[in-house]
Amino acid sequence: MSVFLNAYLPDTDPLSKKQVVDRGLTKQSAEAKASPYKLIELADIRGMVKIRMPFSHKGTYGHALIIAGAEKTMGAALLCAKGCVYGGAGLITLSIPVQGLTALNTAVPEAMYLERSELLRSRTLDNYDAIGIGPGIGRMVDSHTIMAEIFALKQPVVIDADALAILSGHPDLFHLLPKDSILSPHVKEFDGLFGPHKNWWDRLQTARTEAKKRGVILILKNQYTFIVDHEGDVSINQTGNPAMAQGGMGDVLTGILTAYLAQGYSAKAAAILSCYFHGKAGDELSTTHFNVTASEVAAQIPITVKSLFNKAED
Ligand SMILES: NC(=O)C1=CN([C@@H]2O[C@H](COP(=O)(O)OP(=O)(O)OC[C@H]3O[C@@H](n4cnc5c(N)ncnc54)[C@H](O)[C@@H]3O)[C@@H](O)[C@H]2O)[C@@H](O)CC1
Ligand SMILES: Nc1ncnc2c1ncn2[C@@H]1O[C@H](COP(=O)(O)OP(=O)(O)O)[C@@H](O)[C@H]1O
Repeated sequence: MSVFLNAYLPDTDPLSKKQVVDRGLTKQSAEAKASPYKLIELADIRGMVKIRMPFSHKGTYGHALIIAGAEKTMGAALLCAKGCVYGGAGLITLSIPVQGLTALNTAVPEAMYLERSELLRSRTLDNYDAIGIGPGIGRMVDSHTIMAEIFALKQPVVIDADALAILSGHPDLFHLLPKDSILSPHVKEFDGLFGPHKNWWDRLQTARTEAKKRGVILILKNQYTFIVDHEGDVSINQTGNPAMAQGGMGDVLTGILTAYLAQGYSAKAAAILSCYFHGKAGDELSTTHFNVTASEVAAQIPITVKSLFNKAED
């Protein structure tokens, strides 16, 4: 039986009711020969994860740089760093203001520290396999300058939270966003970037147009998260649940995204795997927890990934 797009949207409209959704990223139903809408399934994920190899070491899994946190939102930076550590990056450096150093060493001792002002030193940014920026950084002028320097590297970047707000206010900077970057807005951030939308169907069409035009991956976060790629194809993530509706959950996702990018996955694969595992970790925890915290979701990630290889069914 066919599934239609409206089943995954919080509101209804006549057009989404006519769009068939394919089950699986590679399978096609007879009714949907060229449907751009595809449900992510367990078999897709199993086929995408790279096994950890003998003789590999921390250098094999990439060095991720997270730029996050301000005096009053240091927690966002720590949660993002946790997402990156548990997401499996080989090395993690967290760039935060100095006030956060003791908290970092206490809460995430696996991560190294780079003082925020060091970022703009010559060639500092060249040392990383992936960069994620945004959670809790604030919307100050220095964040804008740092983003311009990062974009000049012309390497994919993960952009979330306050970094999205900065892009919204600076179309000139948005224009310089490197190809293959990953943006992970929730609905308010999405409309901040691209203008208000009257419903989710319209929002999704804007996401398809913008992802194609800019050559980036757009992750439109919600109960069902939409991962929109350069071709305008939409992969629908089904994992996740309302127990996860708590601050900091998106910060953890940003850390996981940066970890997967650092490990050498393509931007699209990093987006699909991160959203799937983030939601799946929340689903596993919600079997025993009424609500789950962002820290718990981060810590669950390696368990969730490991269990993927033990189960026959989703
Ligand atoms: N421990 C910390 O330091 C935390 C810091 N955070 C950071 O603080 C900064 C600002 O976060 P804010 O929460 O103030 O701003 P947001 O832009 O994330 O949210 C603002 C408001 O938008 C609404 N909203 C958010 N998601 C929505 C959705 N999916 N559907 C409908 N409405 C939605 C909610 O009413 C929310 O209060 C960000 O950089 C964020 O990363 C937060 O992640 C929370 C935890
Ligand atoms: N009801 C829900 N069902 C599924 N996933 C959810 C639900 N609520 C939140 N999430 C997930 O949690 C994350 C929230 O991200 P975000 O709004 O950016 O949080 P924050 O800014 O607090 O870090 C998203 O990945 C979203 O998909």
